[in-house]
Amino acid sequence: MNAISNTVEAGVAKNRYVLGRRSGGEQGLLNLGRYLALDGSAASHVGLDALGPHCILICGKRGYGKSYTMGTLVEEISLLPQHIRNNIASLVIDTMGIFWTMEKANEPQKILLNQWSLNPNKINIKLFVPSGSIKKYDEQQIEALPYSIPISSMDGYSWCQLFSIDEVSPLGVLFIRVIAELRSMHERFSFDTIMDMVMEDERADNVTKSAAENYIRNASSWGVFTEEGVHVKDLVGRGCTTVLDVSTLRDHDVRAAVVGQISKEIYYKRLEARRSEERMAMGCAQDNTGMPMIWMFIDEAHLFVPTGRKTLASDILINEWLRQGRQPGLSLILATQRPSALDPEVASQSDILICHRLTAAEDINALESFRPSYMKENIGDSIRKIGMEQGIAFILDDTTEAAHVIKMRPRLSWHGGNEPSALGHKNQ
Ligand SMILES: Nc1ncnc2c1ncn2[C@@H]1O[C@H](COP(=O)(O)OP(=O)(O)OP(=O)(O)O)[C@@H](O)[C@H]1O
Repeated sequence: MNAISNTVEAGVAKNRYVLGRRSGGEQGLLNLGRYLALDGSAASHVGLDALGPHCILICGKRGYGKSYTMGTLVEEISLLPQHIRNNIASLVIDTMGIFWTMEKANEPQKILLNQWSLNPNKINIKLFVPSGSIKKYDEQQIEALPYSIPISSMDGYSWCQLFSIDEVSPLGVLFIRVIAELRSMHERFSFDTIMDMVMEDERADNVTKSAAENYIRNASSWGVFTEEGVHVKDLVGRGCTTVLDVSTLRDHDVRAAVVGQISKEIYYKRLEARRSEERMAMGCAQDNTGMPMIWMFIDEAHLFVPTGRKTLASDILINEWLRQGRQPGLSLILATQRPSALDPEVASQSDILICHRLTAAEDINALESFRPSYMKENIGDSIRKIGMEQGIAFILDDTTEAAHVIKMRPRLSWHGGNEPSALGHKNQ
């Protein structure tokens, strides 16, 4: 860990340690929490670099702080000074429907926050939900914007994968042919148009056409694919925190399709923006309104990038975001309670591992196989040492090639992932 700066708090100068950055500067740091001293007390402050892109894997068993920590990182990005924040956008893929609560201050933990010299604070977010679910949110008086993906953005092969249809079956062949034809003729089209084309098709038999009709009806019922869709530029914006609540999509493959499409669009838009930034750095006049650097947060990551199976999100997340995201400036923060169920590439490509309590041997072994050579102790022993306290994390930082135990700071905004209590909400 690099001691690169001194902060003065209550008249006492304390070192601030910085993760994810080799040298220099106090700008653009996320306040993670405090280093845990040997006697269990909180010692020096710990910051995380937010000027450059990072791949962060957060893991831990149920109830020890994964989504809480993820929320802390989201808060910290939104609190960066304006001139830095303007170059960044955060996007939270909310699989459990728990991040909309960030719009409320964390009053329940006010005393704890005060012990950290912090105060409850709400975070401004833009909440998107699948357009088919917007009514439910309206009824619960939760302000949300409708989100959908243009039907035309997925090719026939992706639709086959989403429907779990063999590409060379009569149904698969029909879908691929019809979608390819429509995509070559129109930029946007509806499910009705696909249906019309299917019915007019002269090569498919009636049974295949009827089966296609059922699949199309089903896809339309998900309420997340529409003719026009929402442009990715309207989803994420400079300096904005966007929460996309996909918890109402019951099918995990549909969630993966949504994440896959968004990730693709962001990746290619970001490559474009990066070219403009390079030209600007060379002194050429360029438009600086392109896609900002993105921090994308995904909880339950093993559902999107599982081991031994492909989803519609796995290729783009692994090949582009994790392996090549550094150059375009894309950060990916993945959380899971089951590291053993995650594609091994995630742990090997992550430059920061934040690990809360873990006890399952297979999960510990999965992380152990990525233990870097600079770490002398094995990961299992290090995790055991952090004990049972919520919010304590063992952190491995590849940039500074060091391992640490850190007490994560309490949340400023309301954490929506608390367990319910049978005593009722007032007693939580
Ligand atoms: N840094 C922290 N400071 C104080 N309390 C914390 C901290 N981290 C976690 N907690 C407490 O632990 C509880 C559980 O954390 P969290 O909801 O993040 O669990 P989780 O690991 O995401 O579990 P799940 O897998 O069930 O979603 C929180 O509700 C909060 O009360």
